[in-house]
Amino acid sequence: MKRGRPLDRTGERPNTSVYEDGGPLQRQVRAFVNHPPTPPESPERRERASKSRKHGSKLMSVLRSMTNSVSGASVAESRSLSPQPSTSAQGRRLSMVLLKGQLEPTVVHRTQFKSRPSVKSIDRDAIEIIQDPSPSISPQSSSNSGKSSIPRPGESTGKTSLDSKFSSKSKGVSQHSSENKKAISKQATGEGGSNENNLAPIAEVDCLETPEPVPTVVTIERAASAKVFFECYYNGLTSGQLTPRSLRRRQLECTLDQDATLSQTEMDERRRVWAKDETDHLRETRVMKARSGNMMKGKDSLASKYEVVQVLGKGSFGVVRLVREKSESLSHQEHKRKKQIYAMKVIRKSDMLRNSQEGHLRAERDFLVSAEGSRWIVPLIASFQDSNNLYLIMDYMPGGDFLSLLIRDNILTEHVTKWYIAEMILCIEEAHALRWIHRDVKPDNFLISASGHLKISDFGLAFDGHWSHDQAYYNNHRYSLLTKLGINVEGDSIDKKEGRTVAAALKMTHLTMGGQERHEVNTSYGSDCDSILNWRNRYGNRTLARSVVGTSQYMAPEVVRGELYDARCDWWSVAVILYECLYGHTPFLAEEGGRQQTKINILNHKTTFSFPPKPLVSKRCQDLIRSMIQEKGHRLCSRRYKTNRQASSLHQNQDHAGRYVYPNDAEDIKAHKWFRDVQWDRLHTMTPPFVPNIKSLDDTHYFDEEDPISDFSESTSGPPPTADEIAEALKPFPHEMQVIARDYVEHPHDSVKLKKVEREIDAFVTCEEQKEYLKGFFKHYARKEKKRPRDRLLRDKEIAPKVLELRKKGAFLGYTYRRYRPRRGSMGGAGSSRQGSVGVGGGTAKRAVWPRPRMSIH
Ligand SMILES: Nc1ncnc2c1ncn2[C@@H]1O[C@H](COP(=O)(O)OP(=O)(O)OP(=O)(O)O)[C@@H](O)[C@H]1O
Repeated sequence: MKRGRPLDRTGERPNTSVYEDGGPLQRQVRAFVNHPPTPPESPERRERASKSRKHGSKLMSVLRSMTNSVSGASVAESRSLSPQPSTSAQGRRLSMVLLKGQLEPTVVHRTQFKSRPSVKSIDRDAIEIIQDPSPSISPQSSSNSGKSSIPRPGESTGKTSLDSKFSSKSKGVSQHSSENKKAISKQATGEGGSNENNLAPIAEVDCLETPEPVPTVVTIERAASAKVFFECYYNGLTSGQLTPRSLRRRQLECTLDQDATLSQTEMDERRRVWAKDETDHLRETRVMKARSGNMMKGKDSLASKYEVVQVLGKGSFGVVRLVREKSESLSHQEHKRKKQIYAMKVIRKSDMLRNSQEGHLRAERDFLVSAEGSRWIVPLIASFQDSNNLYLIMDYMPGGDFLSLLIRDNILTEHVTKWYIAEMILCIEEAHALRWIHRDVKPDNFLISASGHLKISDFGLAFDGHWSHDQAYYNNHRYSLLTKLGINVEGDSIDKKEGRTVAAALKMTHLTMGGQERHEVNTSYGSDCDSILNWRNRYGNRTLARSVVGTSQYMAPEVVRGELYDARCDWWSVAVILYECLYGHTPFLAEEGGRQQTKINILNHKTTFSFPPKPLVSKRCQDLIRSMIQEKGHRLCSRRYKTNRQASSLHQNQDHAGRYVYPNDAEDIKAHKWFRDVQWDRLHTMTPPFVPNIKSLDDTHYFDEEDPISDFSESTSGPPPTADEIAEALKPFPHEMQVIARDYVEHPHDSVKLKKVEREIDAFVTCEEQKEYLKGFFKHYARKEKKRPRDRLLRDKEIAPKVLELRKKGAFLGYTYRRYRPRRGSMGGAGSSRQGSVGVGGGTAKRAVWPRPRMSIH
């Protein structure tokens, strides 16, 4: 840690500075150049400065890459989000001020920022631009530079860095250049009067007419990504929360305090080991983050450290694969570790971006990171990205998901149900304790660990109300820049038909999402970094849960209605699962009418809800279900939601933390008579009714499907079928049927068309076997219709590919995470997941140490 790079190699200082030349400002530049900031004198100051530079240098390198071509306007905006500039950043800052002034450029290339610019380091083309055609300049004087700075007559002039970017500007410049050339050539031929060796003063150039550089959509995208990155990064730094490292330190000290048997030497040894572990962790995290830079360029991917064993499941936007760490990528110590099998969730960035899911993705990753060490939440080992995908590496849950268990057993007895519902309650309570609502509680999202205990997973829809998890925040950054700079994006044919401008589209989005009010920073509030973040935290967190998300059968009525809702919606879903475990189906599922009818049934729950006469279920259990299948005001959970008048406090713009989700909010549910015999505090130490029978670390038999799940790379790639292939596949059918079938595959389909086609096939007068064959043919050969992207920029054919590429690079900065894993037992078991998940035999490894009273269930 103490190794510090020399000040001039921190990377914070630019190799190239772009200054504007113009009157008094020009003098400022000269003064700055001639008196570069002096380094701190005292060793402590130097060390501090070195640290802060190192810290800043990483950020600045990101900013530089993000804003390479940011125009004056957007540079000025992103500048407002930067930290207070250090002395060493003044040059850059000054250049931005000057750039903003729209003056003519003088380009000074400096390899060492600290050193004075020598004539040597001045770009020859730049010299050409700034030279005054004064007769006092002599070719001799310029040749002192050691580099031929002035082009000879007839020599062509290269582009300057600015001029290449803003070609409109270069016209004005080249006019001066040609005058310069003439003057120089005059001198060279001795026509120009005096030939003193002094440099002539640089003339001030009137450039008022120079047109402003026009930023492009690329500029907007880069600027927006940089702004998002800095706001999220600094918000994390300034949130005042304890760092995970400080938390671990506290935890260690607590453990040491509690263990009276330890001698001073043993305690010191534990601390030393802890420090070593922390250092290793920091180093490995740093290596991982450094690699992510390469991964974004497509050079390398951390995903290649893992080999795929099997596809475990498929979700809406990606696949979950069982993977094994490749042995060549393991260090000696890692080799000793037994756990080398993980579940890797792979999420395709392009799909997520087209569907405007940035907020949800960040939320999922942030939740899993904040749940580090939790007993009831699927542990995240690492997260990273490459140019195409995001990756979440999680502990593998070999028992499969709870839905598979339900499918296998159809219905569960009351006492087995009680066990699982009790564990689900603890899982959800844990998420609520972290101030998150899950919003997609359903049997598929509870996974069974090797020991048979449940853990909750899939936080893709989880919500904590933070501005960085609200899609409107991202949209606002981009669209408000477009609007301010007057850039129009046409969109697709539907957009063109509607004829709305970007500004109108932004207004529309804000009308529906309430985004502008929340995310457009009020400039009167101040524009320094701190104020912006304060503003965001004060107003941006008013993101209230109201979007209709989740799986319809398990949705609470307030969610279906699109009203403001809170964490109580998760308890409704638990009641639906409880019902499903006992009766074999969910209470509101509509046989006909699909999702829409299911939602209507939920809204009319007072009349549609009933208990089937069979199987017999105890009155207590039915009472619990009834008390939870209620409108949120009457739902059994925690009385605090009612006493604190939650709904009204939401309207008063209260901070998100603790306002709409209360920790321990299952207190009333846990106190219900049906759970009387449950030992809540000891549940995790007891034997579950079902312990998976795992034969090896990579045993996947609980995930085996009749039709193996295809990996998305397989399901989407591949050329469309040829006419011959189709003809071959349809050979067994009469001509008329072939015509109909061909017609089906010619047009892309969505789920509605798929259903329609299947219904039509069912109506054919032919045998069942042929009908099934035709359905299979259609599914196999027909192209899936691509959803219309939600973002206008991604709908515009011209710019969409470029925008998508930029977003894939910039939208998920900061995604990389690596879980702390002590290897020497320094934490006494703390700091890592508290409940073993993978291990051959699952519970067997733990059985010896667990007190295992069998839960008595009535
Ligand atoms: N850690 C894990 N261990 C074992 N299997 C897992 C794990 N995580 C996920 N799975 C399997 O992968 C399936 C899909 O995972 P997940 O629900 O996270 O994906 P998703 O894309 O978010 O799905 P959804 O469409 O439900 O939101 C799960 O139902 C489960 O069977």
